[in-house]
Amino acid sequence: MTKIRIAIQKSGRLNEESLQILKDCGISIDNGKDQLKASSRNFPMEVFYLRNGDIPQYLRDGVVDIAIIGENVLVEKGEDISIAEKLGFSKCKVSLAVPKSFKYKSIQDFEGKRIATSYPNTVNNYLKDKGITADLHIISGSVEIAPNIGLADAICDIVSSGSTLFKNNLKEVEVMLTSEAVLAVSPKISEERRALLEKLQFRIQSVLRARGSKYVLLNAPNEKLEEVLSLLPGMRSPTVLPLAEKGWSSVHTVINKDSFWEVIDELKKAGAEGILVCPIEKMVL
Ligand SMILES: Nc1ncnc2c1ncn2[C@@H]1O[C@H](COP(=O)(O)OP(=O)(O)OP(=O)(O)O)[C@@H](O)[C@H]1O
Ligand SMILES: O=P(O)(O)OC[C@H]1O[C@H](OP(=O)(O)OP(=O)(O)O)[C@H](O)[C@@H]1O
Ligand SMILES: [Mg+2]
Repeated sequence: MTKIRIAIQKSGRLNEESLQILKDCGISIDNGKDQLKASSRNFPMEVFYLRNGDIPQYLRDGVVDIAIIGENVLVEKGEDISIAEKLGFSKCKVSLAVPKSFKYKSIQDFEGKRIATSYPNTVNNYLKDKGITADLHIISGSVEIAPNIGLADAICDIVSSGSTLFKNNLKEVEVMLTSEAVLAVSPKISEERRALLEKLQFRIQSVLRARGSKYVLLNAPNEKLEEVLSLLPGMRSPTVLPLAEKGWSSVHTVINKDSFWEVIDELKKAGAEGILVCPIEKMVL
């Protein structure tokens, strides 16, 4: 039987959530410790545990068909690899930062400076585009320490909360790109495996949609129903059912996770009571 081959980060920030999203898609993976390759019991899939930084090359060569990888790594490696889905986790930026005491005015301030980074191509392309030449020091980790030990004048690295910059007395001055985990596809994927990819994508989309939504149930007196309903979106339109108690209705709907606190405040003001908010497991359109 043909199986789709997926690369996942062996260990690091992407590993856990990558496995979780497959699990939420109903794909069980037999996971032996220190195993570099595993199979799914209930989906035609083989999982390869690899270094994030090596994955673009495996995709290019067609050694794996798809991968869950940081978008920033695809940009850095400059491979012509398409993205099938953005996965909504491991969101970060790749930024240039300088010591807090540096009076930064513009990108011109990087001319002739020493920049420490693990993302040389991203920095080079960004600076080249602006006509700036800098001296890059390529290091593979703990980049933020470089200015403090006299190795560089500035750095380019991943920024998320900004706390690593803060702790190292640095400030972010240019955001070169924003990134998140993505499902990337090998240019060499076969037709047969593409069909499996489509099946997987359908499941991922249902999971991501569900993660972004809440199921809301509430009670409202009938005379307030119109106002309550005007506040609700719903997948098509809200469901309204009569309660056993005369003059009252139960309303069921789906609300976007990001706006639901505001909507709930409005609903309460409009006369809604007994509001229940529940997670949704899958959402198929
Ligand atoms: N602080 C962060 N917040 C959010 N996402 C991050 C953060 N740091 C890294 N990432 C994202 O997670 C990916 C993996 O980061 P991690 O530090 O685990 O591994 P890596 O050193 O890039 O890769 P590997 O060692 O596997 O080659 C990064 O490429 C980036 O997309
Ligand atoms: O803005 P923050 O929330 O502080 O996150 C940014 C830090 O996170 C990453 O490091 P990580 O912890 O992955 O360590 P690493 O350098 O060993 O990869 C990245 O390289 C930054 O140093
Ligand atoms: Mg890291």
